[in-house]
Amino acid sequence: MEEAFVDRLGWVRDGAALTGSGGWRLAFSGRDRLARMDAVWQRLADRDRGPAPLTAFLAATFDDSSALPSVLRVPRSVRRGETAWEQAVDAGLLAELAAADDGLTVGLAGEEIRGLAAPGESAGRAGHRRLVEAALGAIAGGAADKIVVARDEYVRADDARCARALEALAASYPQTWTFAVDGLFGATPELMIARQGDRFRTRVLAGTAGDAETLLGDPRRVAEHRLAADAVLGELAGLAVLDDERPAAYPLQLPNLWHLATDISGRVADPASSPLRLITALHPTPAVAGVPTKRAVELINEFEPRDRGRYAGPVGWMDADGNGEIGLALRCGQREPGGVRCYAGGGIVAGADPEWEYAETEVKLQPMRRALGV
Ligand SMILES: C=C(O[C@@H]1C=C(C(=O)O)C=C[C@H]1O)C(=O)O
Repeated sequence: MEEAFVDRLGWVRDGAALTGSGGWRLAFSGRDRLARMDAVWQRLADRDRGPAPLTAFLAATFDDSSALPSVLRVPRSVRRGETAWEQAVDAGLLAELAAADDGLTVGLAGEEIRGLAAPGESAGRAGHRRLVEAALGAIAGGAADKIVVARDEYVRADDARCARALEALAASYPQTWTFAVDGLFGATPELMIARQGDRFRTRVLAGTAGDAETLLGDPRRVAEHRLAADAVLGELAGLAVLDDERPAAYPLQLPNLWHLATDISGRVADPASSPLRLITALHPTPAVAGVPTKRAVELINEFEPRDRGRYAGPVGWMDADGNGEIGLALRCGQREPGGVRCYAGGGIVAGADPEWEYAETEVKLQPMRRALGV
């Protein structure tokens, strides 16, 4: 039988692909989902006796409060370029882990997945304006300095169209990371963590414009970016030794827009930790939540009419040797019954223009719309 699109596992960068099929699906919901997923992953990775380090894919929700689960998928078959291998996890260990965690459900790939549609209304043009105005009001009232607000758009599509869209994204955006995990797919320019042994790098994006001059010449965008980059540098302080304590921001060009970017690299303090350890510390970043982060998340949950699900959450792969690449799920959509729910947002700071912010979400939705043929 043809594999359902929700079961597809893929991570593609510059034509180099890691794919997986079959295997196990571990679905986490509730509090501390990332830390609990990390703890479970450490147990699975410890037991690994396979021909290659046990490799898994993950897609986690933006927030603990999401109605959607955060998913760790351990495929039975894995392929990296020309190398392919089979892997297995101990059924007894899985049963033990599931029994110890009420918020963990263990299943097999190919089983019917229920509850993928997140409840809530979509914010169209008028709705997005209201969202931006609500964020501006909260900022004016001193509740936060920056709040990232997002909207969604449902596009009708079947599995075959989603599969074609995934190929189109990988071909059209080679400088991004194209992913598919548990029906979440897209091409993100933002990398939360790439780890190889004890070395890691991360790319912070915040600040968007149609050209580099506008981006670099606008103190508001530059300040918004600084807030995001500084927060990541602060979180990394106790967890890593950085190559450069104050890396400079630069304008990064994508086919449809420009972002301000800061690349950070270094060595992790604890090489035995998994890539998820850093993600648990870093997520959510001000680039997708706001500043101060905790308050911004509360305001997002209050203002946005729809659950973000895995949009703006960590997505990627990792292996038992501590290697991995985990991006932020942006420029993406979630497979739902009959279609795909696409998402886009932007950071709001004092002085933001609601019409401009709406236009920014239109540009950010473009890659998914084009790939899906609308
Ligand atoms: C929130 C999104 O993008 C994020 C917000 C940005 C901004 O506000 O300028 C830029 C890049 C991303 O960190 C999105 O693509 O939906």
